[in-house]
Amino acid sequence: MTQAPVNVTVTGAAGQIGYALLFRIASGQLLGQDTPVRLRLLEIPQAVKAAEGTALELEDCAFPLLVGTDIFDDPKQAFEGTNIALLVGARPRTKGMERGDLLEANGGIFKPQGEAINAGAADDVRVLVVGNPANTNALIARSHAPDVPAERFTAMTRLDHNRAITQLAKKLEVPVTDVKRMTIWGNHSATQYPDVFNAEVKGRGAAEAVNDEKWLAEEFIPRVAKRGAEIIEARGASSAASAANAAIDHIFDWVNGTPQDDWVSMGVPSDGSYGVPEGLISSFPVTCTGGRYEIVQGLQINEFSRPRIDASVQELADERDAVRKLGLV
Ligand SMILES: NC(=O)C1=CN([C@@H]2O[C@H](COP(=O)(O)OP(=O)(O)OC[C@H]3O[C@@H](n4cnc5c(N)ncnc54)[C@H](O)[C@@H]3O)[C@@H](O)[C@H]2O)C=CC1
Ligand SMILES: O=C([O-])CC(=O)C(=O)O
Repeated sequence: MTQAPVNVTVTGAAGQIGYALLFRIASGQLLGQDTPVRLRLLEIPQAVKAAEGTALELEDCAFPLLVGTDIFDDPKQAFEGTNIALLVGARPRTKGMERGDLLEANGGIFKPQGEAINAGAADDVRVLVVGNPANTNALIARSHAPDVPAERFTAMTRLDHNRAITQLAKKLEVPVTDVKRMTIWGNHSATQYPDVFNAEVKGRGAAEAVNDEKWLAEEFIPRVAKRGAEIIEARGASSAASAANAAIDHIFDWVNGTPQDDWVSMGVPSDGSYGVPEGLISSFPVTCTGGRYEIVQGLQINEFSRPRIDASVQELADERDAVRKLGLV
């Protein structure tokens, strides 16, 4: 161990993603094998006992990098001194709930969490929102943390990114490691746009390698965008281990950097790049160095891609307008 422990707060710690995530964080996969971690788990009061059970199991692993685990039901305490905040717990849509109801219910979670991050998190705090609707929940949290630099609030589209890499690799019958520069644009929802026109396979343009626009439009894009529903249908529960894996990938790359010849997808506050209105938390291709990310500039957006990106960005703007009306941003 070469450093002081990093405080990692995980909300929704007793949920299914939490269970798949915590052991990987504690084993060093989130930040690297040199970095000790202290876990701070946030749950609603009814689920604190279950989180305590998970903490007992964490103890039983005797992870060398895990300094300790604390459990809270109060966001103010849970985010005190936090360096990495993984906002996983959210209100799922239940029967009869309209989209507005869902946004309002999540506002009740992400507004106080944003305020708590603003009040008590460490100066270098980095936030990843996983709980859906992830982009707009991140927007809500960010708008209640005015003292934290806006770019520290991100939303997870890395699962979509990883799904797109695998579907493309399967189509071309190549290992996933041959696929580089995949991009997810827009919202983590069925409108997202996985872009292979800027992706490469063994140094060659991926769209050219596929050479099948019908497959892209009718199979690849819907398969990736609706993969969450496919998993729910097959498993009877939503993606958990793959979502936890993507959260690990997102933070690891943000902190440790992306490879020279590649980039990743992250939902980040737009700076106006590619015509995405400033401030919307939209997925972009990004490179990471020195603990910071930058949106990749100068990519060609062709006629196939433009309307698809615009549609997903429009959905983000509509969600922003809806939470604005509710007074949540
Ligand atoms: N961005 C992405 O790619 C993905 C996002 N998700 C989303 O992640 C979220 C979590 O998924 P699961 O773990 O499967 O759900 P889950 O229902 O198993 O667990 C959610 C946990 O959050 C807790 N929780 C609720 N309100 C809370 C609050 N105010 N503070 C702290 N904890 C709270 C619940 O008690 C529960 O233990 C869902 O919103 C899901 O839709 C899931 C897969 C991929
Ligand atoms: O719909 C969900 O809860 C799961 C989800 O986001 C995904 O698997 O992409």
